Amino acid sequence: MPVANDAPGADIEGTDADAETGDLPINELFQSLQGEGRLAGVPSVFVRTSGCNLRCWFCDSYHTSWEPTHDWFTVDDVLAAIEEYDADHVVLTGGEPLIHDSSADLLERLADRGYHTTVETNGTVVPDAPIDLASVSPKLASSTPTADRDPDGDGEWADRHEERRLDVPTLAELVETYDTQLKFVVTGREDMAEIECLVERLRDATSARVDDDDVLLMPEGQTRDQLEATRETVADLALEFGYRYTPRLHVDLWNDEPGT
Ligand SMILES: C[S@@+](CC[C@H](N)C(=O)[O-])C[C@H]1O[C@@H](n2cnc3c(N)ncnc32)[C@H](O)[C@@H]1O
Ligand SMILES: Nc1nc2[nH]cc(C(=O)O)c2c(=O)[nH]1
Ligand code: SF4
Ligand SMILES: [Mg+2]
Repeated sequence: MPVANDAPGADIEGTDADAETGDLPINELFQSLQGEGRLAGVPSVFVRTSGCNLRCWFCDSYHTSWEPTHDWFTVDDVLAAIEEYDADHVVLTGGEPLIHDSSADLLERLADRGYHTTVETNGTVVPDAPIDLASVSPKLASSTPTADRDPDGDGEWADRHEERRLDVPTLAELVETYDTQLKFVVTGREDMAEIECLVERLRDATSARVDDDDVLLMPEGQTRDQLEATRETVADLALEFGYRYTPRLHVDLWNDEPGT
């Protein structure tokens, strides 16, 4: 169910209106196979909120970040839509789902109903909510929308993105609070030094374990053709560095179709 209503005037990061009303800006809600990470292949209902505090140049969910579109749903509406499907797993994603206060309410109520919840997050916000798997994707320097790779302008978001994208104490708190996978979008070998350095800084910042197989390398690519160009390099890097590789099964299966 892709939702394509423009909501002109809604706060672009989605933090104001929903805090007042308790509603969630929903971009799409659909069933698919989890395409990424430890639970790849598991049938899941995806709830995609709109609005993000970052602007990765490669964002595969353009209409939740660069040009957000959504309908406003109450948490009751979201739960009713999820219950239409026969699924045990719910994936809350975005955009950045954790910038919305109502995401915590939704996660509480999904836990009460016995769903397994995964939250796909950029790791800049710690929620006060139950999560079964925190699927944290910290953003590397190679994600910054510099003027030469800005999909929507001339690098106006680059500084803000750069300031916000990594926060080690926040990542440490996520790792301490939740079962966590760290899923890095890898554009090439140039990203590896930053990943190694960040994993070390995180290990220094927390007594919680961060094992090498909690670190997943995911090839950058929104389409099959783009993945074709990155996936083998990234698989080789996973082997070389001793980290895990994750495919993007949904892209392999359905390319960049919405609602998959
Ligand atoms: C659209 S994001 C939404 C959740 C959250 N904002 C985040 O970035 O983790 C969902 C997942 O897609 C990944 N992603 C986005 N664009 C991608 C691309 N072009 N290639 C590979 N992964 C991408 C993100 O890193 C994240 O793991
Ligand atoms: N099938 C499928 N799996 C996914 N895993 C994480 C996704 C996301 O956009 O967060 C995603 C998605 O969009 N589709
Ligand atoms: S943090 Fe996630 S939703 Fe936001 S721009 Fe980056 S990939 Fe897109
Ligand atoms: Mg996706």
